[in-house]
Amino acid sequence: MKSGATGKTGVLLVNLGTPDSPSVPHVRKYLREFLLDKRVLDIAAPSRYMLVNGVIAPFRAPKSAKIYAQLWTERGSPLLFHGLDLQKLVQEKLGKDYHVAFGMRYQSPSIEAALAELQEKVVDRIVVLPLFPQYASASTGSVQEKVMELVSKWEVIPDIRFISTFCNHPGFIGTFAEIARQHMSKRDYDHFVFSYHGLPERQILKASTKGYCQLGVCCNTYHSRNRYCYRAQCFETSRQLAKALNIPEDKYSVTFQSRLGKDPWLKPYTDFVLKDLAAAGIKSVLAFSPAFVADCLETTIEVGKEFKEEFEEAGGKHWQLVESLNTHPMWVDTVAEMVQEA
Ligand SMILES: C=CC1=C(C)c2cc3[nH]c(cc4nc(cc5[nH]c(cc1n2)c(C)c5CCC(=O)O)C(CCC(=O)O)=C4C)c(C)c3C=C
Ligand SMILES: [Fe+2]
Ligand SMILES: [Fe+2]
Repeated sequence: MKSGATGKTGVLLVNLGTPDSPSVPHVRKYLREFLLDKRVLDIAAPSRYMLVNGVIAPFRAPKSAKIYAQLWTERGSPLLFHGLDLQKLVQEKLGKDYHVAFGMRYQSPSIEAALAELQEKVVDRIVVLPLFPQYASASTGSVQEKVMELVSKWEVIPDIRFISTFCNHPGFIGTFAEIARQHMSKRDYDHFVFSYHGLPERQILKASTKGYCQLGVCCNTYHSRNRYCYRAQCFETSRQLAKALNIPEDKYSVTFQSRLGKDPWLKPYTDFVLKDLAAAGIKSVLAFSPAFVADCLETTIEVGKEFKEEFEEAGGKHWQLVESLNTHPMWVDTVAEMVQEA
């Protein structure tokens, strides 16, 4: 940020959040906080409370806890330890003119604690980087709202710069491509799947600038009018990854996973597409999860394990997840660069 100020720059890296442990009470607490966010479950407040307290907390939490138990490591949840490792490495890269803090939108460490750490270090400007490559109100928007709510109570409000999207940042694309190349050098793949976290379709329409995005061809190119359209950003990331890896258009699919509830979510759904691919004789798939920059439940378990099992049951032979960016040196450099450029 070129503000002419001379003090330290605070950097706030934020990810979504994860339970404190895979126990049912901790998973329930996490899901309640997450899904009671009006940007995530964007339905009328009484219905949201009824759904979360009456259905999700009692029924989904025990099922999710079993899945979290498969994900858990000696260092805890990957989303958390990769975030803390990234914080340390970006701090080393940026040096003493910066103070890098890490927070989670839900559960711990909180954004509040991370901001208090920056306040304590007397930073005179803050760069906020929500670790979501594609802007969505439910992820980046929610982080931004929380930061603004907390900072609005400070006596001195520093310069704040939000990095809202980096869906086609060359370093982001380049690091994913680099990790994918290691798999591609070992074998040939018949097809490539870019599977993104889904969103209810109504959230795309609500975020549409003057009705521009209508879930159609509007998202097929990426420009100023659809800069914050999650669907257009997912297509843009996929196009850039395909370009970097020389994947022809007919050899890749863009799909959406993790739908919740009965409302229509972004299509096509990954679990449907992988069955269609197997039925069409596709034997080997390299699967990317480019809505995330750290491995988590959605990448390791859903894409890396569950989709693999489903693909193989449907007749496919080889399904390989491209691991996330985590603390890849190119990614650490990219984060530092994005902060310096902000
Ligand atoms: C890419 C960013 C994310 C968006 C956008 C997003 C929207 C969104 N998510 C749910 C419901 C669930 N998501 C869950 C896990 C989860 N979601 C994200 C990111 C985004 N979510 C991450 C990084 C994770 C994994 C966290 C981890 O601990 O590893 C879950 C919990 C898992 C489960 O029970 O299946 C739910 C539920 C909604 C409803 C939504 C937007 C409308
Ligand atoms: Fe999610
Ligand atoms: Fe769009």
